[in-house]
Amino acid sequence: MTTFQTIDDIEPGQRLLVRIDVNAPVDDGVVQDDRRFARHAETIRELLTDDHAITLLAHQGRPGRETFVSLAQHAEILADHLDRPVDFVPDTVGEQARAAIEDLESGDVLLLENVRMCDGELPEEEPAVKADTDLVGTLADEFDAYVNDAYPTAHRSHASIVGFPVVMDAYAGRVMEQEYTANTAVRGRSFDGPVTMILGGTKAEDVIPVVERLAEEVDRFCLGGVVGELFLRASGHDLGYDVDGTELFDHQWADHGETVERLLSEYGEKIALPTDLASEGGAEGEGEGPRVETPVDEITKETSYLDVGSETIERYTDLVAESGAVYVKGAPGVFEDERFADGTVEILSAIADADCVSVVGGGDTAHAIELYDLAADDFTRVSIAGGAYVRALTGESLPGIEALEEAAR
Ligand SMILES: Nc1ncnc2c1ncn2[C@@H]1O[C@H](COP(=O)(O)OP(=O)(O)OP(=O)(O)O)[C@@H](O)[C@H]1O
Ligand SMILES: O=C(O)[C@H](O)COP(=O)(O)O
Repeated sequence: MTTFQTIDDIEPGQRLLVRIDVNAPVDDGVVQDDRRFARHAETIRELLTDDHAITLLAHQGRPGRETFVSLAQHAEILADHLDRPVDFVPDTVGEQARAAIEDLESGDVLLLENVRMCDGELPEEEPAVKADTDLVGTLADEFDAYVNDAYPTAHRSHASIVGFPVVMDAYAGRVMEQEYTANTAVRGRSFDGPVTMILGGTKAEDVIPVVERLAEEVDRFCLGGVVGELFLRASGHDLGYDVDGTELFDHQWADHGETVERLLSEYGEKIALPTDLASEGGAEGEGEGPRVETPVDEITKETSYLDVGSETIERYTDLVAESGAVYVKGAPGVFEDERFADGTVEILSAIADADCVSVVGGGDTAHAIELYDLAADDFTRVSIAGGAYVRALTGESLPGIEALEEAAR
């Protein structure tokens, strides 16, 4: 039973503003198709059967990052999934966008430009403040109703997520409804065997609070990725520092280092850390060097480590094999590069083979399942969300859901 309205409650033939999340991996400027497109295409297809005119609003990356690109390619990928045209306009809230919206007829689909290019979208603020932005004020007038299908962004109090429901009728799309229901249901379940959580990836702010919030439910946390290195730094290893111009470690350490140290001292017996890591070997300037593995005790600050090593993989996969449930958030290594995919692929394969409840979350992590031809059906659930998924697991409320609930009241 949901406490918000869904697309089942919308009268046919409306002009809809539909917020989706097709924030995808970008490789050398090329946007990669992933599960998010396929899932949102299902919602759009369903809405089209009710003769709505659909305008899609979405984001990609964040200002300053390489992944912060236009949504022109996203429109093409969506069109492939839908097998029908998806128009794109390189404008979100200006005259060009408004003219394109006004031209829309029932059965048309239009994608607006990256909403994070608009002032007012990003800072996280209260819904009333976001409702007062030019973005919300201008676009709300063009539509009969707002649909939020962007579950992976439901944990952000951004204008396109929490602002529209303040000023117009608001409904959850199918992805929002299904992900919310399924991820919330995992919480509080009991399992036949220990509960293991694999935590990795780059977003420390998403992962670090999970250790404390789920310390009761989870028997052991197996860490990898950038987050694993930050915990190794806290345990006194010469690791988890930015090298070669990376901007992944030092600022996250400045923000979360003390918390990591505290978590390690309070929950250390539940936390498994890598004992070896992989990096790129070969002399500088030689091009792509081979994978080289080093025990963490012999590691120095000057090298970038990009995957967990074989000994760590064996320990983690053994723990997975004896688990009653395994949750995953974030990849243990840079799986996009085949040399550093062993940790991610072997651990995901062990989970797929294990006789346990398994939930994999994280947009990038879910992408690894497709990239390495693992079968999504071998997992109990593959969530397309990262931050929103872990917050649902830990019982934290999601501003995007609260906004829909408030609109329903
Ligand atoms: N040691 C490492 N150094 C740098 N990047 C790493 C390392 N280990 C993993 N990664 C990267 O982490 C990324 C996944 O991180 P992210 O925190 O975005 O996880 P996610 O939960 O899958 O996605 P999201 O939260 O965005 O939905 C992968 O693309 C991978 O390349
Ligand atoms: O990929 C995600 O996790 C969502 O699209 C949210 O993106 P963000 O972490 O940049 O807010």
